Amino acid sequence: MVQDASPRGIFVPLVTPFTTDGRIAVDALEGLAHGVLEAGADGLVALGSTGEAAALDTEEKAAVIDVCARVCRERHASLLIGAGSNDTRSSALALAELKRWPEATGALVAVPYFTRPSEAGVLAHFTRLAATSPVPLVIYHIPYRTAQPLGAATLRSLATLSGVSGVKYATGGVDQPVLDLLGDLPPQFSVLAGDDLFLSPMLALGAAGGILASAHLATGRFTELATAWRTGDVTRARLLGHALARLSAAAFAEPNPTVIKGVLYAQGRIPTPDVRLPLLPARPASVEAALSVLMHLAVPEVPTAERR
Ligand SMILES: O=C(O)C1=N[C@H](C(=O)O)C[C@H](O)C1
Repeated sequence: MVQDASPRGIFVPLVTPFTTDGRIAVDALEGLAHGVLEAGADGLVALGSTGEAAALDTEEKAAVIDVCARVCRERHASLLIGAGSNDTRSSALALAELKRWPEATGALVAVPYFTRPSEAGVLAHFTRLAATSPVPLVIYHIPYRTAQPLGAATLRSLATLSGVSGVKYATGGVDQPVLDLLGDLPPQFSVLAGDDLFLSPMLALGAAGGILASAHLATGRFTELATAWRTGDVTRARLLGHALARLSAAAFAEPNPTVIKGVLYAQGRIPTPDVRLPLLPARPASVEAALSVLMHLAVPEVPTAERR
């Protein structure tokens, strides 16, 4: 089994395209997977929230992972697989299943939602999962979806657990706990930006990359942004960061992944823009607005002498 020490770079959490009769459009999924990796993405996420994992049955989930695993194997790319729930015992069983895919470099596991355990309970949950998971865990911290805040001390305890390789950080901004973590990163641990809009500031502060639905679009620009911050090309990074933030804002004008599916459909990359209930398709105006931002995504070259 491939096991990254810690995930780095730009990961695209693939949408799940559907056919006109509501089945998974496997060929389109495979095309998307190849396309974003070809365009420079470092890895894929199968079964993220962007992939509408909550609306897929067990067989469909396996089909999605099969496609992503095959493409990642062929292209030597990293593969994170979304797994787990708000119950520790069934999350451990779901993680154990990932043995079936030796291509998996990690599992993306959300902080237990809805139950609202104490922070100590969250730590106990991940301690148990990390002890038995066949792959390293990337903790998905998204309190506006889970209703479970985590303070700096708990985050640090989670980051130092053996078997935890990173956090997808999506708290809706750059806050004190993530500054604390990035200011003194535990070894073999990555912070990945999970809010598309805050990718650039997070990279500037030392995030190792991001898991970003909007990187389906202009994928190469997202990887360019990560490279620019990593290599200290600050002027270029700022320009790219602002341009891509405009794209992300347009892509998230309605619940994810509805606008992105609308854009991918308009680009002819998926056979329908369909999403499963309770999601509703994005309004045409939102899709057109995102297409327009994408079309005008001009990032001027800055002469070397003017770079600061
Ligand atoms: O599926 C994911 O992983 C992502 N989900 C977030 C969300 O839907 O809130 C957005 C992020 O870009 C990636």
